[in-house]
Amino acid sequence: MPIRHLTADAVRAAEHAAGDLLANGTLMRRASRGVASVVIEELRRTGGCYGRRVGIVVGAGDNGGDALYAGAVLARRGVACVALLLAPEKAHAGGLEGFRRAGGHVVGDLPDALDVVIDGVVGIGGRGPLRPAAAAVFGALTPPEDGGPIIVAVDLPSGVDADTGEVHDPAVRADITVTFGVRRNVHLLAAPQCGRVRLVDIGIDTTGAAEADTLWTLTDAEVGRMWPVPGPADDKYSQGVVGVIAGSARYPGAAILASGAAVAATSGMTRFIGSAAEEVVSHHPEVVAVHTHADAGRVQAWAVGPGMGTDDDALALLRDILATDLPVLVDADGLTMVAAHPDLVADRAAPTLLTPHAGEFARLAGSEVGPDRLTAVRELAHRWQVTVLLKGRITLIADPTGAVLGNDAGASWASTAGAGDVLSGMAGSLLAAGLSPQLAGAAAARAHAHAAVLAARGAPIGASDLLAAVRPAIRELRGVDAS
Ligand SMILES: NC(=O)C1=CN([C@@H]2O[C@H](COP(=O)(O)OP(=O)(O)OC[C@H]3O[C@@H](n4cnc5c(N)ncnc54)[C@H](O)[C@@H]3O)[C@@H](O)[C@H]2O)[C@@H](O)CC1
Ligand SMILES: Nc1ncnc2c1ncn2[C@@H]1O[C@H](COP(=O)(O)OP(=O)(O)O)[C@@H](O)[C@H]1O
Ligand SMILES: [K+]
Repeated sequence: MPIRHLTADAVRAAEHAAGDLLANGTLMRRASRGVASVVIEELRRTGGCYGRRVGIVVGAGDNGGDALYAGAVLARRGVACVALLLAPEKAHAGGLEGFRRAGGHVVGDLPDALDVVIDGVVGIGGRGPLRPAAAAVFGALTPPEDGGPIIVAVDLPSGVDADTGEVHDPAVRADITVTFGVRRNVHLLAAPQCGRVRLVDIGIDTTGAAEADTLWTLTDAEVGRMWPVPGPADDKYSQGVVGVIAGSARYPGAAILASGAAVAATSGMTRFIGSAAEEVVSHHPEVVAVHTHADAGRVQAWAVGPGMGTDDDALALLRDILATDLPVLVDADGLTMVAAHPDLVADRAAPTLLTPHAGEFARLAGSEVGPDRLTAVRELAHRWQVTVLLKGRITLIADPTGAVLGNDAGASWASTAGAGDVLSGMAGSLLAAGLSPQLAGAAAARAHAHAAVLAARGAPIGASDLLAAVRPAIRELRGVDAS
C-alpha cells in the first residue's frame, strides 16, 4: 500500500470520527506518549535520560498540550524539563498541570546547554510564519552540528504550512518530527524541513479520506516490484520499444543521456530519431538510431524533447509524434513548443506525460508554480487532461483525475545539468513497457533519485555519473544482491 499523506482538514475529520477517544483526551495522551518515546530514544542513544535537559516551547493550542504532556512523561523519567509558554494564559490547562505535577518548571527564557528542544508552538492549526517571540527563541539556539540541542517538532515544524509545505520565514527546522496516526502533506512537501519523520499510532482510522485530500508516495519495495524485467517468454519487442527524440548533431549530450537512460532502465529496445544518431550509436551501440521519423520502426511509446530545438522542423516532428495514438512523454524543448501550441495535446486520447521543471511549468500554466506546488500541479493536469510530473527535490506527479504521487529525492545531488534528460529516458522506457504515465513517472523519479545518491556518495556528480548509477539503483530497489 502506498504511503498516504493527508490535509489538515482530513486529519481533523479522522480525529473527530474517533469520537470519545478525542473527547476524553485519549488521542492526546497517546500522541504525547509518542513524542516522549521518541525523545527518550534519542536521549538513550546519546547517553541516557537521567539528568538530561529538555526545553519545551509551548504555543496556544493542542500542539502545545501534546508537548506539555510529553514533558510530564519525560520529567517522571528523571529528565530536567523546562517549558517556555509563548501565550501563558492560553497554554493547555491540563497539559500544564500535568507538567508541573511531574516536576517540570515554567521559565521565562530557555537556558543554555539543552540536549533537546521540543517545538510545541503550532501543529495543524498553525498559520503563517513563526511569530517574533517564537522566532527569537529558535533563532537563539546553537545548531546541533555546533553542539546545540536537537529539535523535535510535535506534528510539524512550526511556521511550515501543513497542507502546502510552504516554508514561511521564519520557521522551525526540525531534526525529528513526530506525527500522529497518518502523515500530513507537509511531511512530504517540506521533507527537508521536517528531518526524520516518526509516525505514532494513536488509533484513528484515516482510510476514508477523499482523493482530493490525499497525497501518495510509493514505497521502495513497490517501485522494485513494478519495475519491468524480462520473463521467460519475452523478446526484445515484447518488453516495449521506446523511441527517443532528443539532442542534435551540434549538441548531442541530451541525445546520448536520454537514450542511454532508456537503455539502462528496461531490457526493451531503444530507437532514436535525430541528427545526433551517429553520436548516440557511438556511445550506446544497442540503440537503433536514424535521422528521420519516416525511417524509424514501430515503438510502443515516445520520449520527446530534450535538446531537440524549437524550430519548424522540430515542431513538425513533435506534431507528428503527438498525433499518434501511442503514449508520449514530452520534456524540455518539447514543452516549450507545447506551451506555445496547446492544441498539440488538447485532443490526445492516448496517455501523455509532461515533465516540466518549475520554469517550463510556468510557461505551460501561464503563471509561476508558487508556494502551493501540489495544487498547481493538480490543476494543470486537470486543465490539460494529461499527466504532469513537476520536477525538483520533491517531484510531484498528478494525473488528470487529481490523484498525485510524490517523491522526495532525499538529497539534491540530481540538481545538475542533464539530469532531466536521464529522467526522460527512464520514464519513456517505463511507458513503453506498459506502465501508466503516473506510475512510469513516479518509478523513474524514485530510481533516478536513488541513482543520484549512489553516484554521489557525498560529492557532486554530473549527469553521466547519474546515468551510470541507474542500474545499481534499480538493483537496490528490486532488492537484488549483486555481489
Ligand atoms: N484533536 C486531537 O485530539 C489531537 C490533536 N493533536 C494535536 O493538536 C494539534 C492541533 O491543535 P490545535 O487545533 O489546537 O491547533 P495548534 O495547536 O496547531 O495551533 C493553533 C493555535 O496556535 C495559534 N497560532 C496559529 N498560527 C500561529 C503562529 N504562526 N504563531 C503562533 N501562534 C499561532 C492559534 O491562534 C491557535 O491558538 C495537532 O497538530 C496535534 O499536535 C494531537 O494531540 C492528536 C490528537
Ligand atoms: N534540488 C533538487 N534535489 C533533487 N533533485 C532535483 C533537484 N532539482 C532538480 N532535481 C532533479 O534533477 C532533474 C533536473 O531536471 P531538469 O531541470 O530538466 O534539468 P536538465 O534540463 O538540465 O536535464 C530532475 O529529475 C529533477 O527532479
Ligand atoms: K510543532
